[in-house]
Amino acid sequence: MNGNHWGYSKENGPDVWHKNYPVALGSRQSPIDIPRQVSHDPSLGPIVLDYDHCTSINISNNGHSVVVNFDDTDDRSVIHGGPLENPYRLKQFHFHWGGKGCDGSEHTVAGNSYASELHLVHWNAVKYQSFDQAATAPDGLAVVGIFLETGDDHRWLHTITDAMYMVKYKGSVTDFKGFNPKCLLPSNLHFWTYLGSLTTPPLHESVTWILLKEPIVVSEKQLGKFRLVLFTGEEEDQRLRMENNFRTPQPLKGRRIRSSN
Ligand SMILES: CCCCCCc1ccc(S(N)(=O)=O)cc1
Ligand SMILES: [Zn+2]
Repeated sequence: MNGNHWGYSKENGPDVWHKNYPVALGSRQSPIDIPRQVSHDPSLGPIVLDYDHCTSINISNNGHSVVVNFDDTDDRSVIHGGPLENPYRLKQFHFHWGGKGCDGSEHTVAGNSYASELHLVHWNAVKYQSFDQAATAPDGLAVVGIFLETGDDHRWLHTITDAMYMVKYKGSVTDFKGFNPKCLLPSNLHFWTYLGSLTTPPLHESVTWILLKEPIVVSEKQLGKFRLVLFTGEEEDQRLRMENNFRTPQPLKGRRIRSSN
């Protein structure tokens, strides 16, 4: 793997990330498989997502995923409650997905994968001065994971899939203001939570994971638009379709997973 050009292919993918990122073999890596039986913790309050004054800025292709970035200079979009001791500020959300007809979620539930997984990435702005600083702290980040399963069209996802052709190439960015990710939440916010890591390099062990139990439903057609996006830049001769950009479940290593109601 030359430089730190990590990716999802055989020569630069998850199986060799440990060469440049040894924490890949650490004790709190993500994603994980959620077993059928998880201990229920009645002391876990509900997770609260206060996204009302939404502050999306743009949508971009970073060569690994499609990312919607938010203005995180104040507490307009935060999550609190659940396992969290502070409010965490929304920084970005992005997706992981499979190839045609094969699943692409990162976390699995009793060994089962979903078609895709949405990650809403937040950072602890009470304790840390910046996202980058929080990203290296054990209580620095909180990521809400939402599973996507295929079925009917999702009435709001089209605003994102329609913007995908604008970010076809790695390094492309386009305006994407006024999008409130609250429209991507399932009706029920019951969750599993555990201490883990970023699922891509640098794989920092800084994430409190909050995985919603109820998937949202999107259509095959909408998912197909994800696959119009490329891993590669406009100037590259090799055009690599962005798909299967997921890491597989990692060893639990004795960690406890808790379930809300
Ligand atoms: C010091 C810079 C760190 C950038 C970390 C960027 C990043 C955010 C979220 C995720 S994910 N898939 O665990 O939600 C992976 C990577
Ligand atoms: Zn992710």
